[in-house]
Amino acid sequence: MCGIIGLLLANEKEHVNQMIFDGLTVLQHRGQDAAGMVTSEGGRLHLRKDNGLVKDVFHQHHMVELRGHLGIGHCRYPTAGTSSCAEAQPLYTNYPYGICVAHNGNLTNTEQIAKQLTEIGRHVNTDSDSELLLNLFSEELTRETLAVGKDQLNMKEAIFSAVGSVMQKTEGGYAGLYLVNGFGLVGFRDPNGIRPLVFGCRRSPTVTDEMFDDEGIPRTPSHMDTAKRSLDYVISSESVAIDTLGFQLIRDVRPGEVIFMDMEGNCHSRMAHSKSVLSPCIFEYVYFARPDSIMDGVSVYESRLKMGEKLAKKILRQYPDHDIDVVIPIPDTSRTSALQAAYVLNRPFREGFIKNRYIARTFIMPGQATRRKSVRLKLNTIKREFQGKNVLLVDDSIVRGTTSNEIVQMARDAGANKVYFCSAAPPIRYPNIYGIDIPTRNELIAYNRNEEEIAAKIGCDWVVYQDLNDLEDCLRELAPKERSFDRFDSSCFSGDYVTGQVIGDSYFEKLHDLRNDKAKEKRKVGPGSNEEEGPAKRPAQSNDGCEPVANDKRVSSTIDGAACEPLTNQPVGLAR
Ligand SMILES: O=P(O)(O)OC[C@H]1O[C@H](OP(=O)(O)OP(=O)(O)O)[C@H](O)[C@@H]1O
Ligand SMILES: NC(=O)CC[C@H](N)C(=O)O
Ligand SMILES: [Mg+2]
Repeated sequence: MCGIIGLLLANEKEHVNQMIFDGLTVLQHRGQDAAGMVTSEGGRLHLRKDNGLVKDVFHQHHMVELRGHLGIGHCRYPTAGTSSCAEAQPLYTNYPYGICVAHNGNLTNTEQIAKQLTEIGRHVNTDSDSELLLNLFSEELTRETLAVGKDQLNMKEAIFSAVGSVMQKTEGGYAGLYLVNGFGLVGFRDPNGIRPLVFGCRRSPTVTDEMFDDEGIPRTPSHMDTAKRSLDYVISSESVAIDTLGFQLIRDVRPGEVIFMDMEGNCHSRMAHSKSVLSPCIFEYVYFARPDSIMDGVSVYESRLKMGEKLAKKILRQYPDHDIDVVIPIPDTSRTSALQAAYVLNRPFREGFIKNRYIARTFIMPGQATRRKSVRLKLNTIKREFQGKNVLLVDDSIVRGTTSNEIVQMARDAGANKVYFCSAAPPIRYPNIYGIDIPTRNELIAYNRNEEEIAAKIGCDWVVYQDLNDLEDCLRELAPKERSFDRFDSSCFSGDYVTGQVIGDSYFEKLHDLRNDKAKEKRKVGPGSNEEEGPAKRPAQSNDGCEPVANDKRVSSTIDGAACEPLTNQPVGLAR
């Protein structure tokens, strides 16, 4: 799912590094495999990226190198290519100007784009779809800027036009950031708004009330100058990062919209796609996003309360004479819905499972063995809450069944009498192709099984799933009046893919072959990869196999400073 963040500060002497680090830490739940940051300091780019958690990737000596008042950051949950450090983001290309990308989502027509790029002489070095998004933009921006003389160059128009062309050529789900060196920060969201993106601002700390007279006029020409560039900007996957950094949320980037924040401190926006239909990924609300985020005007927390309420009502309809004694959430994400379900069922809510706060999210870990082991390490029971009771376990979703399998057994081991299991989301029966790593139906516990069979498989007494209509209603009921939801990307529940193009069987077959768990394990992974090992196992200091990719065809260039330490000032694009 990946977390992205970009910052542009008004004061050139301030640095974005700490804020990007803090923002990525707040977005860590979206991607645990790799992290990276690039900053621009007076035209010089500084890059640091590696496999691992944010806290492990950036050491103090990297941070001091990551200078500059413009930068973007990324934490990665791979859904294309490999988990190699070479595919960690931001990715960089030197022409034109020096462009970097941070991307959340997944492109579905990668073969076609890669072919087109190769035909025009661009070298594509990996299977990362984000590398294509970078090269497409740099190609389009080159075309736009070469079309007019230097004197006539209007960078704002060139950027809007280039991103518009990128949108015409790409299919899939994407929210992205481009850093255009020397020009500013660009944010964009696909025409269906599948992946989230919000932006905000704050008054720069360099602008103080004392600079203005009683009528609000700057007192001196120098105050006037400072006041003109008075706003700091942020763009992020989730509003929680904007809150935490002390910025004000302005709004969501609209589907098909481009936001450009220039170096003079102006913020421009343009709809770059004529056929945009807001269709956000419903799984963001179910699982991915933090509950304290607001996405497309809806509080994720409130949506999860509603999910709990509707789920409890379904249980009451289906089992009016139920004998549930206690409602127990499976930490972390299901807590909000479980709380409300317990309230509607009029049964006590109890913390029967205690989560080890040092173990990260298991669903987004690579490899089934790691995921299974992590569930046991992550959760332990409070036996008293289970002994002799009929327990209703609530989870936000059941995907592969890794968690539910372990948890039901743990509940029984703890002495539960009957174990019921419910999911705040409907059964997941289809692959996701827009940025969630559910590449094949065969790994899904609900594939080819009805509810009785699923209950038998996970070993519980009965299982209840939310209905898809109810799930979608949760969000429709909470949508602000001025912005109702046109539709949702609910494809992993329904098999309907909102991008409209024909996703044929051959696409899914390829996806299965490339990304199923066994294939990933078998694939020969380089020393910079997390694929077999799980997050953060490899020491973050190691840089083996950590070569930057996506360098441009024209010039071999350098990114100064913090690129994959300790070899700073190395030519990029060279394996070490
Ligand atoms: O059926 P599965 O394949 O196990 O996937 C579903 C589980 O994975 C997620 O938890 P995760 O541990 O990733 O994160 P959380 O702590 O935020 O709940 C989700 O909340 C479910 O509990
Ligand atoms: N989940 C995501 O957003 C992944 C971004 C991109 N497809 C990658 O694999 O790096
Ligand atoms: Mg969970």
